[in-house]
Amino acid sequence: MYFVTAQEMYDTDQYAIERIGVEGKLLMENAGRAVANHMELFVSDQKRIAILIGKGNNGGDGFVIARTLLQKGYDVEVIVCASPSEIKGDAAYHRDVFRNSGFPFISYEEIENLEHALKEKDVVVDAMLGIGVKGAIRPPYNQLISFVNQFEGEVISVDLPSGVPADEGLEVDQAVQADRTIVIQFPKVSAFLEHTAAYYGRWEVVDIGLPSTVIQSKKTQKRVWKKQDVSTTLPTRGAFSHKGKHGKGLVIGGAVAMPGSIAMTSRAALRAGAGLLTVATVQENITALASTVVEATYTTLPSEGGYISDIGSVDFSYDAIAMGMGMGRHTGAETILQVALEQTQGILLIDADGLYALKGILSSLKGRHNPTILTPHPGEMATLLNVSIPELLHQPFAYSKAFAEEFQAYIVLKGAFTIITTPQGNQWVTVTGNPGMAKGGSGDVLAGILLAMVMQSQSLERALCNGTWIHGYTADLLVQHQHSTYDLLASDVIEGLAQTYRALSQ
Ligand SMILES: NC(=O)C1=CN([C@@H]2O[C@H](COP(=O)(O)OP(=O)(O)OC[C@H]3O[C@@H](n4cnc5c(N)ncnc54)[C@H](O)[C@@H]3O)[C@@H](O)[C@H]2O)[C@@H](O)CC1
Ligand SMILES: [K+]
Repeated sequence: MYFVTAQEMYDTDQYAIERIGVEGKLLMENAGRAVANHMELFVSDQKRIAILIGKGNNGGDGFVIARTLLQKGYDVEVIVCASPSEIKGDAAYHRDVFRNSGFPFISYEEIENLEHALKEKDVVVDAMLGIGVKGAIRPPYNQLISFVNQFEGEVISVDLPSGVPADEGLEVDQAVQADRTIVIQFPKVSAFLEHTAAYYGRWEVVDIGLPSTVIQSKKTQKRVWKKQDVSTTLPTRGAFSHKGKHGKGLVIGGAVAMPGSIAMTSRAALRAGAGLLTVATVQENITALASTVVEATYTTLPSEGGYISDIGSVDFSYDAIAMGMGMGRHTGAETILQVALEQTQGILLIDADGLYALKGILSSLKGRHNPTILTPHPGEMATLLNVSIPELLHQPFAYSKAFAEEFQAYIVLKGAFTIITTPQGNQWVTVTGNPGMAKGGSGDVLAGILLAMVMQSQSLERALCNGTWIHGYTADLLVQHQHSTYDLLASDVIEGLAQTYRALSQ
């Protein structure tokens, strides 16, 4: 499913109107009807509903929703948050159709105590501001938004919660806190940003028949990767497949004080489906690791001060290599990483301390002939970019895209919304996962799953999307059944992969 910026949404509307010949009024009719029909699924006709209508096209949708619900027998009061004469264009057309249908509306100014009037209702439908919102919220919307936020019944926003901008990189001045948002045709970028997503409450998309043509014609696209995408793209295993077919992978990492990270990465890679796995780490770790990850083979690396000191002896001819987990932040790390960047013949995934070491040699990424995957959490990504974490999280899509394009790397920016970006600038977001994963070791497990995924026969972007989705989904299944978000451990997720794979293959 595509998700879009405000401009992409306007371009799509424009295309439908000018090139296809569907009038704007008709789009609005379709939008309002789709929202009202969707509401019917979860709002009983016994509820008392107020619909707040703004003066733009979001308000126009509101008139259609109101008319549709009234025709279905719902108890609806329509409150216009502007002088009705300020309403223009398609929205004015639907104001008139509403009025000509014999339905009344009232201006907010005519209501003596709006806050009190809302208290009489069970549901408020917020059709005040949509993707057209700009800058600080002006009267009367600022006041109305605060009334809505004090309202104790259910708040349903149309397209997006009023006051929340569609795009990233923008501040929220004041916004409706919705319980539910019914999104028109395509989710907007702000549904996947830490500072705006919560305003939406739970959200669903309604289809109003707009084509994806405009979105597809853009140089790059943004999509949500969902369960159905995983089910239809996850490679199946043939009856005659053998271990070599499922990839020969290498994990390089670990320091004397940190054997756990590579243990988790390796176990995760094996559980996630890697055919053959080798672990290259310091001598001191091997005995302990060999008894934890019995299916792997080992390469002993020399150490100095507890850290890997040289990887010259490593055979780099693997399908994919994951490097950096538990490697430690030490002065020799940069040289070691440089060797890996130059020698790796297959895919190279860099995680954790490897990303820290990468900072000084970023330009080496550009010369690589084989794919490089970076899997930073926001702190690591912010360091690589020289920006603060809040700055990064304010516009994670733009930062990831610029970085991936400049350094020709695949970026997996981890978080509640994990963003996968290709060197060409295409982006996907996965929304599985829960706060139980905010623990040490989660990243190591993800690196292992991704290592396994990129070695299966699927495109790299699909492998990364499937891997991040599976990681989060497994944690979701675990907190629904055996665990809680308090006790869940990264290693539980490794064992939980079995459930996910079984669920996906049913
Ligand atoms: N043909 C179309 O363009 C369609 C539009 N649709 C709806 O139209 C919406 C977009 O419509 P518009 O572009 O008219 O924009 P909006 O309805 O989101 O808002 C524009 C109005 O809000 C006011 N406004 C903007 N920022 C403000 C602020 N900070 N404080 C107070 N007032 C502010 C503007 O003066 C303008 O009157 C979508 O979100 C969607 O709900 C749907 O009906 C589908 C078809
Ligand atoms: K709205």
